[in-house]
Amino acid sequence: MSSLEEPLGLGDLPKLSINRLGSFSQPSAYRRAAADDRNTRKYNNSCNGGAPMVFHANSHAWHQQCRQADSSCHVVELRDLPRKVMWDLPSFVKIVEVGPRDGLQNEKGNVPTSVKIQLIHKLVAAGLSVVEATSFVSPKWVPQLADAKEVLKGIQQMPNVRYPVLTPNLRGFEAAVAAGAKEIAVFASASESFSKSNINCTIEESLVRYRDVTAAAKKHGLLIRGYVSCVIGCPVEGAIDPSKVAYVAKELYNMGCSEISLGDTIGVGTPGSVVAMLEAVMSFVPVDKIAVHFHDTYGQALANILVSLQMGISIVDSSVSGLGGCPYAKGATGNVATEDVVYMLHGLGIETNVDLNKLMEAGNYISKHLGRPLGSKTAAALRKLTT
Ligand SMILES: CC(C)(COP(=O)([O-])OP(=O)([O-])OC[C@H]1O[C@@H](n2cnc3c(N)ncnc32)[C@H](O)[C@@H]1OP(=O)([O-])[O-])[C@@H](O)C(=O)NCCC(=O)NCCSC(=O)C[C@@](C)(O)CC(=O)[O-]
Repeated sequence: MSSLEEPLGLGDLPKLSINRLGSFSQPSAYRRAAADDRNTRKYNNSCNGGAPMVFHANSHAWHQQCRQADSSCHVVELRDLPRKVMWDLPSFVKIVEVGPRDGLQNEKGNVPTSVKIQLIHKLVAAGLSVVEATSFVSPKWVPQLADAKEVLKGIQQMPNVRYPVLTPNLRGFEAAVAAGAKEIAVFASASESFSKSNINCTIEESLVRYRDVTAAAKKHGLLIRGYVSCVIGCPVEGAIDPSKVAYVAKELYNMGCSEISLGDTIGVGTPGSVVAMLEAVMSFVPVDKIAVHFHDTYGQALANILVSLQMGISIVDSSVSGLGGCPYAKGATGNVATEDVVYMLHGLGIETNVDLNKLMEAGNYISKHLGRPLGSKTAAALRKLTT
């Protein structure tokens, strides 16, 4: 990707007239500043309503206007403005790519094992250091992932890359270890109804089961990820009390999960409900052990991620091309698209180590295979620009 197609950073902000602030919604009002101030890039773009922008040749006329305005009006340092709004954002966010598992578990058509393996390789090549590979669950419940063993054995595991797999019970755990898993994930729920429909047991029963699984994982020296689903709402029970989420998160953390991923399974959260839920969980689980996992059913995922970052979270789950949904959560749509998350984070000057161009190649690859349009707005927009 050429530099003109990268999101503008705060280092790109010019000195502009304060008089222009009122009409500051025109994306092309920026030009690159000579100095690349890494420190201030961290807070960039928020003065454009938070929307990252694509900077391209058409913006030339606007730049000319801005330059003229600079010379005639009172000049302010715009770079100070975002800092007042976007405080305390992390400088690096670890993205946990869940497309090959959460994304493909809901597909109606059969995705060949070789395509799954190729997708995982492409995601790792894009710089993602955690790619959830598959699930060792009952093939009667999730036939889409019945080839878990073949997928895990088929991928070329790279050093410094994690490939967690879901294990609902000891049987799944043993199968995962036999196939070469070095990290497993257990998945509980904050909703009793969802727990029953997803794993056929109560929350308490699931925690008993997961104590056995996590004990076995620790014996094998495996890393353990813990999920809590329905952290904001449940398709059956409606709103979920944050204290229930905090309870399940605490139990998973205490049994040895090194990362607790909080899943808004049906995507009903908005920043207000997310803050309340995170506040409750953070009373029991250290903030650096918490990941957020948003489905984008109501288009709230990026806003929810941003508010999570503001609360100190620095681990974000997402799915390439917005693949996903849960077969046992009616109404759940795809996860937030990894491309959109990366675009927003880079726009904020936050490092991810992910190459957006290569990531889009992976998104293209799987979307083509599934015969559907790109599920990421960023990928769709950049594609229009470059074709
Ligand atoms: C937990 C069970 C197994 C209980 O299922 P069950 O029917 O209560 O258990 P069972 O012990 O009676 O087993 C039923 C059959 O499955 C077999 N079986 C049993 N276990 C395994 C296994 N590990 N691997 C392979 N086969 C297995 C078992 O041997 C038996 O086979 P049969 O004797 O009838 O031929 C089942 O409910 C299940 O597999 N559920 C998984 C459902 C699932 O994967 N859902 C999607 C996860 S997404 C999610 O949770 C949300 C998340 C994480 O993405 C975050 C978010 O978005 O919020």
